[in-house]
Amino acid sequence: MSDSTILAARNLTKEFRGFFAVSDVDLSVIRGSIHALIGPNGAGKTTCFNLLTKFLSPTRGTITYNGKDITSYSPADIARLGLVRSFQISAVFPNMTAMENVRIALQRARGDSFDFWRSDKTLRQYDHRAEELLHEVGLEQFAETPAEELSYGRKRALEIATTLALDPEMLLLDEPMAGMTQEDIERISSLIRRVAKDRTVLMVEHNLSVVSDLSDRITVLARGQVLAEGTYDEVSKDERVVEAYIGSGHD
Ligand SMILES: Nc1ncnc2c1ncn2[C@@H]1O[C@H](COP(=O)(O)OP(=O)(O)OP(=O)(O)O)[C@@H](O)[C@H]1O
Repeated sequence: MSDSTILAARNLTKEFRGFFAVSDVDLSVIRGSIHALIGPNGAGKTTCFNLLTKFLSPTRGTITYNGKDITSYSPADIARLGLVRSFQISAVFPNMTAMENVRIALQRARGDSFDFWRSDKTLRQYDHRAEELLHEVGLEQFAETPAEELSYGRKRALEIATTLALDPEMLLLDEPMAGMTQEDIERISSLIRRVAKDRTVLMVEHNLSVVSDLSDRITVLARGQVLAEGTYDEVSKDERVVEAYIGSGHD
């Protein structure tokens, strides 16, 4: 493994009662890149993502992060190493403002989550960083807006801000464009590009135009195996990839 590899999987396999959802997958993510995991429905993307984020344990195979074997680590262990999965929108507190949500995420990241009800002063110390994070995701004008009043795209931006509060070196995004309008897609795309400037991003994404627009490298899965890997141009010209998508009836 070269120094430029930040996350690597070797022979990653997940068997569910005799069915191999992911089978001998090798994957290398280059530091500083945006890497997409794509493939037709049922290809094993979510399973692979859950293995890499440690939400599932592999049947066999290894995962290394910055050269360290993290195969047996928990999601919390890898988050401490800087490998952070972006949580779903439900992780955002709807009644709290955007600012309060980011402050609480910062507070949790520092590990002092239990007195946050009581101490206003404790929360205030995170204000400056919270403002920076809201600015980074383009939500500075919405600081005082309750999360539930934000558009779907802006909720996703807020959710990314709460993930950035953990100061990730590498961000794992699960279908960041799911359920988005075209306007939201453009906003979240430029947000991902911005946050990826000094971080590595791995994402599972169905929207191929987003994948082609954002990704430096793409791994195509089909039937639990790696079918192709390369730039969008390379993989989209690969006949096996075209066939796998057509065969699956993917639109
Ligand atoms: N917990 C499980 N138990 C049994 N089979 C599973 C389980 N999780 C996933 N599978 C099977 O593994 C295969 C791959 O599923 P997975 O969700 O990883 O694919 P995917 O590429 O993310 O698909 P989609 O694009 O439809 O979300 C599917 O056939 C699925 O039914």
